[in-house]
Amino acid sequence: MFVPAIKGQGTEEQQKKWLPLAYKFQIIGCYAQTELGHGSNVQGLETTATFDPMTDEFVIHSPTLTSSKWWPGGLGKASTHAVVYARLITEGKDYGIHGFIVQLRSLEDHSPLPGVTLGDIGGKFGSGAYNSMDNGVLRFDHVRIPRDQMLMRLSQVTREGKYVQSDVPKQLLYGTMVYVRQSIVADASKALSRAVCIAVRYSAIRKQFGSQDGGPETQVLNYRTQQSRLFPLLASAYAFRFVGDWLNWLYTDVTQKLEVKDYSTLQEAHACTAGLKAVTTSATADAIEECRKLCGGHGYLNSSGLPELFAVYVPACTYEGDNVVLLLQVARILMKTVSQLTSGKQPVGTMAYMGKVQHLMQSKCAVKTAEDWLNPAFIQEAFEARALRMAVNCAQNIGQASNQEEGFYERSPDLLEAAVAHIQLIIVTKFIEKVHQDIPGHGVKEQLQNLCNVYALYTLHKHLGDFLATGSLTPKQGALANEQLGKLYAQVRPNAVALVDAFNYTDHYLGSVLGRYDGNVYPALYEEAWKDPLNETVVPEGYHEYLRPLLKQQLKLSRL
Ligand SMILES: CCCCC/C=C\C/C=C\C/C=C\CCCCC(=O)SCCNC(=O)CCNC(=O)[C@H](O)C(C)(C)COP(=O)(O)OP(=O)(O)OC[C@H]1O[C@@H](n2cnc3c(N)ncnc32)[C@H](O)[C@@H]1OP(=O)(O)O
Ligand SMILES: Cc1cc2nc3c(=O)[nH]c(=O)nc-3n(C[C@H](O)[C@H](O)[C@H](O)COP(=O)(O)OP(=O)(O)OC[C@H]3O[C@@H](n4cnc5c(N)ncnc54)[C@H](O)[C@@H]3O)c2cc1C
Repeated sequence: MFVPAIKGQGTEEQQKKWLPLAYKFQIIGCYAQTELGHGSNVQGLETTATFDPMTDEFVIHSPTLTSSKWWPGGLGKASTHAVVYARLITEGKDYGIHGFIVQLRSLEDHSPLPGVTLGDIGGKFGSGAYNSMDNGVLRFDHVRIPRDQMLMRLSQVTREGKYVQSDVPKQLLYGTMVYVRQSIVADASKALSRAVCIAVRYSAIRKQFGSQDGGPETQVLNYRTQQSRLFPLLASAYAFRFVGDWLNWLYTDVTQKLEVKDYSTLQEAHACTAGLKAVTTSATADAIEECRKLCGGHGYLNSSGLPELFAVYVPACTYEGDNVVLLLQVARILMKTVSQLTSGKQPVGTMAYMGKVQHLMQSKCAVKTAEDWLNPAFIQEAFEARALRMAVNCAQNIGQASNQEEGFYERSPDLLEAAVAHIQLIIVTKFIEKVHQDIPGHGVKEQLQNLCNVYALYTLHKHLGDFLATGSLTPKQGALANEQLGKLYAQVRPNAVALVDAFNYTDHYLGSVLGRYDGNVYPALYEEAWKDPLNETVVPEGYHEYLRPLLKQQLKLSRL
């Protein structure tokens, strides 16, 4: 994040100076924004950067305990430099949060520079690999840096100390977070596909109950409950891959527009990166835990690969923006868009469907049979009507409040659900668009169509209350969707293993005895057990000190 921050907020000159050093690992940088007292609320950060015109320097200082930088990855032990976000103060005025390049450690002996106190913040969730990341704490005691180490692409301070705001939206200060959020969506798809690969392969070899007259037991993958829990997760892995590809295109397109000072899609980029990051990471974190449960007891073994994957993955719901805070950002943009509908301003991009407000507010879903739910047009319209009606309902309720802001906070739980509905519409839309493309491979398109319908109808089934409460569907149509879902599971079943093999993960990368490509699980589980250090001695350490005396004492007592 050190690199994208300099690319996005540094001048050409600053990029020329600092990026080669970072690329060649002559310096190691981190992104030091979050503090002990503030993470979500960036504008509440307390670290100060006060310009000293006498020496043409900024004085970086941590005025309070809560201003200590806290969490930045790489900060504790590895980084020599940081992009530090601090309150810029010049001529006695506070101009809010800006980025500054600050050296933290000597390039000679890696010792902290004068005025810099830093270290690791301690162990994190479980024994997961995230403990290999030195998330750190950092405090400044009046550390001086040259004025040219303020990142000056978005705003400048002159030699005399005058603050100059460039003619660019101040939100570009948040550009690095937008970049990482869009990459986190692709990351969600990777993590989810790993968990699903393990769970599907293991469900295919695990047999439990159901044997007739001594014949083989039933593969658990054949149980409808296993399929109804597992196949929506398989479909989600594909859905997040395709929406992540599209989001990367959107991000690239916005970045190119920024180069020519076209800021027209900045809001769309913010809403989509924030919302998709929130929805895909929440779903993926829940799905990895579900995959553990789908593997029964063996899923709880570290050798299954699932506990580690879960422990390392779950902070994604928090870092790069707490998911609720990000969804409320989406909700704000939805409310703004709804308020503009009466002005005749046509919504664009992923909000364009809101322009069909007349139709969508009164449309009646035309589904009459279960098979009708295989028609993408019916799915698309149902999701559009649900999302729009939830947004309009929220806007109407907020409108009844005496104060817009008060109304927004009062209705924030409903706004959260409206934001999720909008983001799920985007995911469904991009999946439908993907399967409409020419897709190579015999039968591949049909399989992806099945998964697209599984993702859409499962999501509809899980959120049926929204569809019914907004009148977007009737209970009968909801029941038909669920009926069709069951038929789709039967179609996915024969290809389920092939659909996870298609992720093409090596056994090494998967790191799971349950997810082995050859399915040879039981010998692998048994072999793995003996690697446990506890098994290095047949009689456990502590027997003579603790167990033996206890057993002997009990034996004596029993003879009395
Ligand atoms: C090499 C790079 C890495 C690659 C990564 C690869 C894979 C990824 C995998 C794992 C990642 C690895 C490790 C994890 C790293 C984690 C790092 C971090 O966590 S860094 C810190 C992250 N912190 C946050 O995300 C903070 C969240 N808070 C905020 O973003 C803001 O505080 C806010 C919630 C957005 C509120 O900001 P503010 O109070 O300034 O603004 P508002 O008043 O709400 O809105 C004003 C206005 O601005 C618009 N807006 C807000 N944000 C943006 C934006 N980002 N872009 C564009 N526009 C934005 C907002 O819509 C309002 O607009 P308007 O209504 O029109 O005025
Ligand atoms: C593994 C990991 C790595 C990280 N790496 C970095 C890094 O490299 N650099 C960096 O700068 N930071 C980093 N962070 C910090 C991370 O970005 C913040 O923790 C994150 O942005 C959440 O902010 P917070 O901790 O202040 O949460 P808080 O906002 O305090 O969240 C607490 C609760 O308050 C709720 N809440 C907050 N505001 C509102 C609101 N307005 N309305 C409703 N509810 C609200 C939240 O939903 C949540 O339930 C990392 C964090 C983790 C866990």
